[in-house]
Amino acid sequence: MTSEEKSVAATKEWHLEPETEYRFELDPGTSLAIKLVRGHAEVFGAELAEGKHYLFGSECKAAIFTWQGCTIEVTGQPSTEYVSDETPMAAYANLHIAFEQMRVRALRTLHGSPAHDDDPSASAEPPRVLVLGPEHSGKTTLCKTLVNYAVRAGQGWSPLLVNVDPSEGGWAASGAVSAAPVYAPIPTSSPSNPLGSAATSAPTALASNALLPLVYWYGHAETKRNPLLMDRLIRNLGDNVDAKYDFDVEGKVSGLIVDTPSSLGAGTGPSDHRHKLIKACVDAFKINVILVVGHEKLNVEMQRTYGTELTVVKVPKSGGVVELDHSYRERVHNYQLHTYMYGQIIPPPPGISSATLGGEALTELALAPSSTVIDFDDLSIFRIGAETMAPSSALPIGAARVVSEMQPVRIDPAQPGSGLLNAVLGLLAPPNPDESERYDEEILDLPVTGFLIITSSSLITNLWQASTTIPGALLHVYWDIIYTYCSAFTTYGLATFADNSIILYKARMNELPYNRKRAKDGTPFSNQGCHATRAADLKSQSSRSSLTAAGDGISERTEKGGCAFLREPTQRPLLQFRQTPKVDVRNGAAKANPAKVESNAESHADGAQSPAKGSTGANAIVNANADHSSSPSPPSSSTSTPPDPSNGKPSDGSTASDFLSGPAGAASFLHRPQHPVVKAKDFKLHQFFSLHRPLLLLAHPASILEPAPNVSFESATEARMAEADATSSPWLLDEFPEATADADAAAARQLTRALTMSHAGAAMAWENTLRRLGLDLDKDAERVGLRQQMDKEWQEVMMDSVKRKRRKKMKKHKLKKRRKATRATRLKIGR
Ligand SMILES: Nc1ncnc2c1ncn2[C@@H]1O[C@H](COP(=O)(O)OP(=O)(O)OP(=O)(O)O)[C@@H](O)[C@H]1O
Repeated sequence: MTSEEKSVAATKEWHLEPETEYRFELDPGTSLAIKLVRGHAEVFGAELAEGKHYLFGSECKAAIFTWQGCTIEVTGQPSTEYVSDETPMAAYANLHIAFEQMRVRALRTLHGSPAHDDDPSASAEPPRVLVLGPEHSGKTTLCKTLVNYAVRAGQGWSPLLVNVDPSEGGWAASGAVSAAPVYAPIPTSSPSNPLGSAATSAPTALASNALLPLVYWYGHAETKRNPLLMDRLIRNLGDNVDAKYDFDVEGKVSGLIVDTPSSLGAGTGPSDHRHKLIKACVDAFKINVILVVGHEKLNVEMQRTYGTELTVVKVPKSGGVVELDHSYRERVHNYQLHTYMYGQIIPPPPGISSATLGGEALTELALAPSSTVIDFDDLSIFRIGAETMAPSSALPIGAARVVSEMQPVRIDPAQPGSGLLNAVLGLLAPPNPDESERYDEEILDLPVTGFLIITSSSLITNLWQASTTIPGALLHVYWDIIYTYCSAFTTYGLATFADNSIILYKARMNELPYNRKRAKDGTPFSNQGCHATRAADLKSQSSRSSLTAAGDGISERTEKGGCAFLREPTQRPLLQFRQTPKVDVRNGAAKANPAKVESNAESHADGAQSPAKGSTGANAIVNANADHSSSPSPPSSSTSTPPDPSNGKPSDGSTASDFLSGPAGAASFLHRPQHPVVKAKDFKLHQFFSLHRPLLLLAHPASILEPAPNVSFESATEARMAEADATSSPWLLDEFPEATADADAAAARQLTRALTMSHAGAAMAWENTLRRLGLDLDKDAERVGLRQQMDKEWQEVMMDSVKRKRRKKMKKHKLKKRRKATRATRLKIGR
């Protein structure tokens, strides 16, 4: 096989009979492109467009189903591929039709126009469906298919998809439970985002990638870790759904579908926590249909428990559902987190140049983290309950827990063993600004606005232990902000950070892949490396908007009520914690502006000579870099350039924490420079005003300045002569301009004219400005008076000038006359 042939992946055509499906599974690191050549086909309810290459990757396992038959072209090497004619799709379609009838009936009732053939005894409730089943039964696939069919129906439905399976994470990170209204079919391309993407994490070409979910942070992958908390979060979601429906009655008729974890579908005995959680779901979402996927016993159990009050339906399990092992699930969690932080790039198989990810252009899918700095003091980190908690039944008789499952326990990040390394933190919405409305466990009821991942191990262990002696120890974490609010969820909004604090609580996740992977060239695949690579990738792409909060991330959000999040959906800031006091707002600008950095570096040199001065604020980052770059053994240029938080990307892939990553960095950190002193030449404010605003009109300009020294012309000239003598420079005497009365008069005239023009020109410019602003100058009595006075002065000046000219002419005339008379006298005398 030639190299040319190798560079084109194998392509196969498959002819699918009606109601059959082509199933495939992918190995890690491989991708597959599928093109619909003829006919109609769909992936879990989302239709494929003819002639387009759809890309699948990240160990995706899926099926292309056709109702009427089709031909597909498959490029790439899946580990498993086959066609099956045994699918449960007919049953799924029947379910969809039943739900569609419920929606239509609910809509008719809402509009007060029931059809004449409607059964009056039939319920007019929209479908509110709970999907239960054991592990690997295809629950998520069924939910997705039903939602996709509903939005494909063309009736304008927007069913709510609720995900209470924390191991799946929905639209956020694993460990979250969430709900979002869906408006367009959810594509399938990888297990990283099985339910589509939140608007902040992906381009918004597809409505299913612009979802605005409401997210609560549970923090564990398994429901049995803290069932009480899970119960509470489910009820919180339910309350919000009710609130949404109160305001969106048309949306209510679309119904909702709840995807559940497998732990709710299989258990041991009635006292198990799963029953409580199923009850919590039924109550919270006012469920009227339970679908049990492929589990006879569970079906009977549900019939017995809920059969009298709601409909329980047994649904066949698809033979194509893949049994996923533990290591696969771990890898999927990592894919999800990585996709969440960096977006999704799936390289197409060789030979495929134009492919889409479920309909999105590939170039649009990269995200870039950037950095910001906040204080430790500005953060409150909480863990809910103790990290490891034995079941209550395992406690000695009469013993009670010291820490209850629902108790928020504050964590001191500076303590060794705080357990924050490789932890995913949920960044919560601000608490109630009204102090009197707050309660102890309020943070359990706050939704998530973003996520932080702490990834820097060496930094934490080295610097945290020494944090009592080293001021300003840095902790390096990844921070991510996403939209987590349903647009229609009016009960929550991004409110003001009341007291500059973010409330977080913590969950341990699997070790993240960042620390383990290595780049292709063998260098450690660190977080900074990811930055560099992605920043370079992004250079050619359309620029994304940036977060303005740099040094003042938290305070800006405080002032603007979280607008920073809303403005900058694709932001992936890299967060650095410090223990020093307040962040200097101007620091961000200093970092973004190389000139400023220079001046800071300069100032730092000054500061280094006077180490007694205090060092505060985020300037430490910039100065430390400047210091590092001027050290005797200069590091690579990347360490001397700070990240540019203003454009949402690091300037060259490095961040301020780079200098801390090695012993040399730690040393420069220990000798942190002093706060820079701003010099007079750094003040450029007056230039701004003089360039962009009309001149300031002052009656006595000199009065606001220092009084002029009372020096006469003679003494000034003497002083200059003396100075020239002292420096023995002959030029002063040689080129000293000859002072004549005429030259002085001409200079005075020019000066007067310039002053007049400036005065009048500025006044006119100012008046034009006021007019543009819509202020009627003629109505302002004071202004009219001033203007009249100005006109008078102007006339006087003009008059003055005319008088001077006339005087001059007269003088010339008299002089001429006198000369004439003198000449005539001389002639007479001569005769
Ligand atoms: N018909 C099919 N053909 C091929 N793969 C399928 C099919 N149906 C589902 N799968 C795949 O099988 C895997 C498991 O399916 P799914 O996630 O729907 O099951 P689940 O019951 O929700 O799993 P869990 O145990 O996590 O609750 C997924 O990767 C899905 O894409």
